[in-house]
Amino acid sequence: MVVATNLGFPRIGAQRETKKIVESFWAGKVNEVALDEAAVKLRAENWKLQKEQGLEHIPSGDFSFYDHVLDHSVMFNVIPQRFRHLADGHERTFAIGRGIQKPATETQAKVDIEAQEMKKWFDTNYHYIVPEFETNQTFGLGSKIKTLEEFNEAKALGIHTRPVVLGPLSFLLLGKPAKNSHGLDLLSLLPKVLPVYEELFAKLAAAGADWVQIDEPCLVLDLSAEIIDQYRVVYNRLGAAAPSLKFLVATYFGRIGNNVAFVKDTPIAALHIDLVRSPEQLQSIIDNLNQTQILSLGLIDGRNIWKTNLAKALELANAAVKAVGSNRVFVAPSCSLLHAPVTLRFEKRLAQQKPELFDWLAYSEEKCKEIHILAQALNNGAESVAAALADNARSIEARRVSPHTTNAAVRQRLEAIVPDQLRRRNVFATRQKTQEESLPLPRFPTTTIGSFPQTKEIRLARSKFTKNEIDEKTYKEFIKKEIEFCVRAQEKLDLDVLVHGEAERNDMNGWIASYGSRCVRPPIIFGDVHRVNPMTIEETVYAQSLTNKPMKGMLTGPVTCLRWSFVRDDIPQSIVCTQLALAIRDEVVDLEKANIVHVQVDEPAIREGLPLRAVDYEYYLQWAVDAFLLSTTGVTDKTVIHTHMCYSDFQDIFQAIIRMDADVLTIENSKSDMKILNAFAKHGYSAGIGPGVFDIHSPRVPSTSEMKERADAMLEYIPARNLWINPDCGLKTRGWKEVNESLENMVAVAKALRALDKV
Ligand code: MET
Ligand SMILES: [Zn+2]
Repeated sequence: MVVATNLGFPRIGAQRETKKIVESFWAGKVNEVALDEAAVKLRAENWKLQKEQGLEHIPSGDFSFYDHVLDHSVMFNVIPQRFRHLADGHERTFAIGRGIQKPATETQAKVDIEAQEMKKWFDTNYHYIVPEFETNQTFGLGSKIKTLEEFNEAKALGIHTRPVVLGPLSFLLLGKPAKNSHGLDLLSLLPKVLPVYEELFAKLAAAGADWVQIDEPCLVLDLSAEIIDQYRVVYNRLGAAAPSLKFLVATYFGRIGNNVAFVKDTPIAALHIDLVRSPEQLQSIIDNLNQTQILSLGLIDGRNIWKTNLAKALELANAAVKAVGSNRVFVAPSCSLLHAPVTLRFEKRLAQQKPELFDWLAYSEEKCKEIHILAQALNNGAESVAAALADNARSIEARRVSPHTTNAAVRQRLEAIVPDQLRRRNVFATRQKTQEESLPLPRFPTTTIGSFPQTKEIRLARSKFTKNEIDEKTYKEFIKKEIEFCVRAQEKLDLDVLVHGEAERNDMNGWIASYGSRCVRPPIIFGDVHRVNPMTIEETVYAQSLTNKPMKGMLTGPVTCLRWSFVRDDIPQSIVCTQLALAIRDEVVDLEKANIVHVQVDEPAIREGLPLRAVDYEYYLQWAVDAFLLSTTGVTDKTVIHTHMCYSDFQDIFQAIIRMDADVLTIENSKSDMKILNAFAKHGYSAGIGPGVFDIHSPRVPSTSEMKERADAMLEYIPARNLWINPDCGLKTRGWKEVNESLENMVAVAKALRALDKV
């Protein structure tokens, strides 16, 4: 019989319960007991819900207050040295994720520890906490074995679950050597970490687990033969140590390719593959399994919100069943549903206002149901779920033929794009001279990345406006006041290039996890994109009217709009991206016309969109950079185009960044070492650059001397004329107090540099 399974359920809660309780805990309003109670309740609801939708293998251990990789590190006692003196518990885990700063008290010295690094989880917009390993790293299970506890918790509710753990190779490969352990070969830690996995598996088996899901997403990356060999050795060893357990090794986000070769020679009982990203891999995977191994088919898109075309999914699943038999097939989402919103049940407004779109959607709860329907169809014949299949076919067809997804004018404009629309009029060196003459700035100009604190008041006003509790005029007046407040604050801080603060910026639709307790609501792109009205001109012009300092217009770039939306899956992403680029181009040109001299087009997501396999880079970078150029090159030499990127390994995309031809690039840098700047210099990056001098994910206030040290180090690689001073990223998630203090210290750095520069 085909088994209906899931790889992971969103942990934020349908009403963002997790975020709310975690933030109350941080604010000191609730204690650890309340925090744990809330989690117990939510986990129970999630398990029940999955069971009710008809799933048989339900994951446990997929919950997290902050990040599952961080939890895994903590469970294996991988605690960076600087946190080891803190007492074991939630507070320490949060401290590792977000840094910790406490003033001295009479009895205690002050605490000031930097957070561990955060990185994008493969090519998603989820961020994980990068494990730090030391040369003499030890591993061990602590007093709290999260995976085991959650398995037992479900068991007590009468729900038999499949515990999920991050696999040993991915755990190590996703980590990095700690500062004191440069050059550490991460895989050399395998002999030390494996006994702990064995211990964990023995405990799970003793508690009654039969299946264990071991996530090895690194298997979809380019891996050396040596690493693949390690996979073989490791899984043979783990299998031998836990003979009563059945391992489901889960891969997702791409194709396994040749990396699959080792699987058949191991006791791995089931292999999960992503058939949404790579449906073409099915046959080669079948050919590479041994006679008993089960194939878990990732047929339901775990990263998007569209209903699955069940007829098409059934075709693939039937092919698998035909090839290996129904006893060797599972049906599953492509990856954990962590990346999809929770349920459509509460999308009342969307259902009312956009019933057509609503009919095309499936969030996590609905996706679980789809998995069940597929399993039923495979086990009992399509007739057994005829009504559900017919209903699905009707939605799919309605979407396919909807007149609201195509716009002829947009399509024509796309056809008519010419190469001149992809380049500035002159090269950077020429533009830089023009820009310095027409609008001189002090040396080491200071700026911010765009957003300022999104206060309670701002969120309240926005929510009232969306609920029609206040009218547009009142809302706009409110935003204007916020802009004014923000401009005054920046003037007081004596920043050089100001921003309006992005108070009006909002997110839409279903919530998903971004990092820590932070959730985002990506917009849904369901049809051809065009600019209906100017988007930011009014706010930007108003902000400029308040000050004599230059105001920087602020836009999200085409690739980032694409990456941070739930995108239609019926036309290629490159086309959606070009449509977005044209709309942004119009806005950039209009900002210039309105005398806005600095325009920032953010592309924080360009790197995260990089395909996971090197052979696919070139094609992606071609259309992605072209889209950025299309959006930014409609202006004259005088206009300073900024772009911003964060959370990235830029190593792989230097050439692309150079080709983007921005006048100023601000990048996240404060937590990376200066190697990255060295590389920028080496690759011949010659335009303006502002490597962030402080981390904005942490509430701690950096000192001037700490930031000055960073800036000094930067000047080893970057000519003084090109260096900008700014934070790592926007300040939206921070409070005003820390922002004012941090920026004051930051501006002092620029002033100190200027003073030295004169002598
Ligand atoms: C994640 S990058 C965000 C850039 C945006 N302009 C901001 O300041 O928030
Ligand atoms: Zn950023």
